[in-house]
Amino acid sequence: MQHRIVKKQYNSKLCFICGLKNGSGLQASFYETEGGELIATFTPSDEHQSYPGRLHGGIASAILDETIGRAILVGREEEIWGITIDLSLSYKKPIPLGVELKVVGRITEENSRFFHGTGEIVLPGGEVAVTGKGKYLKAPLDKIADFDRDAQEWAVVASERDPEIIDI
Ligand SMILES: CCCCC/C=C\C/C=C\C/C=C\C/C=C\CCCC(=O)SCCNC(=O)CCNC(=O)[C@H](O)C(C)(C)COP(=O)(O)OP(=O)(O)OC[C@H]1O[C@@H](n2cnc3c(N)ncnc32)[C@H](O)[C@@H]1OP(=O)(O)O
Repeated sequence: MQHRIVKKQYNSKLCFICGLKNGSGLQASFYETEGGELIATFTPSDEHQSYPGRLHGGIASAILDETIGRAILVGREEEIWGITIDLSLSYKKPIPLGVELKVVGRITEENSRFFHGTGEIVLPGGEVAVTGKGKYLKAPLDKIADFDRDAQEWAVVASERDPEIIDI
């Protein structure tokens, strides 16, 4: 299925998932789709392995967590920040290293205090490797941490590799 990209989301400096200056992290990109979902792209490297050649399950969990947590921002002008309070996963296929993976997330339920969402990590051939669902408490950013947007380099960083369409 083809997903038309309508917006790229922000990256940060040091977040393990989206920090562009975290050399140990995934340096993932996040793209909002016309259909109201969020797609992350990343390429895991040898540092992210569990058994040789296979992505660590905790790292698969982390990318799914952030993709679902960021899906609340899709198509909105206002910022809503989520704190993960419940996350469960089902690991269906091993995930290889050194190839680009796609993670899809969407919001399934929302009220004034919480949101729920689901997501999946998709292998290059289209098979679903991991599925997840999470519950998040909404919180203002200044209640979560002391964020200085400039110091955290919180910005949309355009790349010539940004896609107009993602085929999954
Ligand atoms: C602008 C610059 C930004 C720079 C950013 C840089 C990097 C960031 C990158 C990306 C960010 C973008 C989006 C990312 C989104 C998500 C990604 C990952 C997020 C995380 O990586 S985040 C870390 C892991 N996460 C925690 O570190 C939480 C630890 N925890 C706590 O901090 C407390 O637990 C707290 C504060 C959550 C609540 O505590 P509290 O005392 O305020 O309130 P209380 O306990 O009363 O719970 C209130 C209501 O939540 C219900 N509730 C609580 N826990 C529950 C559970 N486990 N399951 C089901 N329901 C639960 C209760 O049942 C009650 O509900 P009710 O009132 O209806 O009964």
